[in-house]
Amino acid sequence: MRHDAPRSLTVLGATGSIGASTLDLVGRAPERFRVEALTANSSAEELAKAARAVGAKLAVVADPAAYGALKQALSGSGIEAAAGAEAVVEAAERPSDFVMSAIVGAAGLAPTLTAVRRGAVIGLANKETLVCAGALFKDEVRKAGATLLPVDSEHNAIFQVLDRERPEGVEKIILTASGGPFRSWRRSDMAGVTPEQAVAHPNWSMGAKISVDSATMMNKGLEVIEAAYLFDQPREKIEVLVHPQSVVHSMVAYVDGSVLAQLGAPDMRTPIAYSLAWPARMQAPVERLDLGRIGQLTFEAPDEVRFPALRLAREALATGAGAPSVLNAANEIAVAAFLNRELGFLAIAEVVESTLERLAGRGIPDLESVLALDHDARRLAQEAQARQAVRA
Ligand SMILES: NC(=O)C1=CN([C@@H]2O[C@H](COP(=O)(O)OP(=O)(O)OC[C@H]3O[C@@H](n4cnc5c(N)ncnc54)[C@H](OP(=O)(O)O)[C@@H]3O)[C@@H](O)[C@H]2O)C=CC1
Ligand SMILES: CC(=O)[C@@H](O)[C@H](O)COP(=O)(O)O
Ligand SMILES: [Mn+2]
Repeated sequence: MRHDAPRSLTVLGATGSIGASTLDLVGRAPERFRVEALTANSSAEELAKAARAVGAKLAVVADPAAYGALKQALSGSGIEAAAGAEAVVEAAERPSDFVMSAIVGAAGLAPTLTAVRRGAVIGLANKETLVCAGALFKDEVRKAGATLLPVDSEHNAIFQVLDRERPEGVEKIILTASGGPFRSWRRSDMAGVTPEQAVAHPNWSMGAKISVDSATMMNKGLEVIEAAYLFDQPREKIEVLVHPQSVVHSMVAYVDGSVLAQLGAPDMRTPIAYSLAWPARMQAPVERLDLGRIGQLTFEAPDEVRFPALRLAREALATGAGAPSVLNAANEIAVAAFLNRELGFLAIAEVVESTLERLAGRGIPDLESVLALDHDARRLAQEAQARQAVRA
């Protein structure tokens, strides 16, 4: 890829938190980017507004019911409109240098794979894709010669400080975790928390699903699995360390005792800018880190008794095969039910655990079996959630 020519770009999940931060950076450097396609689920007006603002060629909603609103909002703009899950995949298929994978959940798997298979540079925010398809996804990246750039803040930090040429020098990876809004709460006090309390992350402004995952610490569990696949590391070499300020985004410890870290203000525009400009750097309008003002950075061990989701994710990684896919699918169902006030906060991990008990042994020899397992895990998780609702 030439670095002086504008980079063509597709954003999957353009109306979300990562999508908006990506388009904010693109809008500030229009000479560097040309936007091919933007996609969303059903936020037609927001998508059309974003597409007009950056001059996208195509806008796609996954939900066919939103097509009329999209067409209307784009009228007179000359921007092509399309709808349906297949159309999102087709958007990912269209030639562009860089694809930001920022759909939430396993719904991002098919379009991200499509972009991988045409050898694009992928900015991977959508961690669920790696969790549910793991080694199979990495094989597709290798076969296609695609480039995977981690956008998730911890993995982006590790990518920036990891010596990938000399893996024998790496002792361990240290993933930092904020601990979420309930970091210092007693477990019994977490029983009655509301979705509003759970999405109120202390440091990051993010979509609802990942915010709940941070509150249960399932987010950190998903990130342990993500790190294992992204950086080809055994689970024993991936440590989690709670760091409530979210300034040290992660660290790599080397065999000579050196520890390298990447630091910055908690603003996703830094890792997004890193991926958009890679291997160069670009300006990001984020608050500059002032350690003198912050004064203290603190660290503590995670508590897997108060936050069992972290334990479940580690166990799923140890079990291997389809267990991480089951963990992810059940978690997506349970978090959606919690956000709909149909499930208690503590029951999220219980639904995941009971689904894992029933399905964790299943293998995923190919990508079709990932989709089948994801489907079955969602069905069992829904049943578990309904049982919980009756009990409550
Ligand atoms: N937000 C953050 O700071 C971080 C996010 N991530 C990861 O990035 C991903 C995106 O997170 P975030 O931006 O917070 O999420 P949001 O919920 O804010 O946005 C999700 C995006 O995906 C679209 N979408 C939702 N469901 C579907 C579907 N079935 N088919 C197609 N598109 C869909 C939404 O469209 P619509 O608006 O129409 O619903 C929206 O554009 C997640 O995997 C998350 O874990 C990782 C690190 C940090
Ligand atoms: C910004 C980002 O990468 C999130 O994944 C963030 O890390 C969530 O914070 P937690 O550390 O609370 O999970
Ligand atoms: Mn993260």
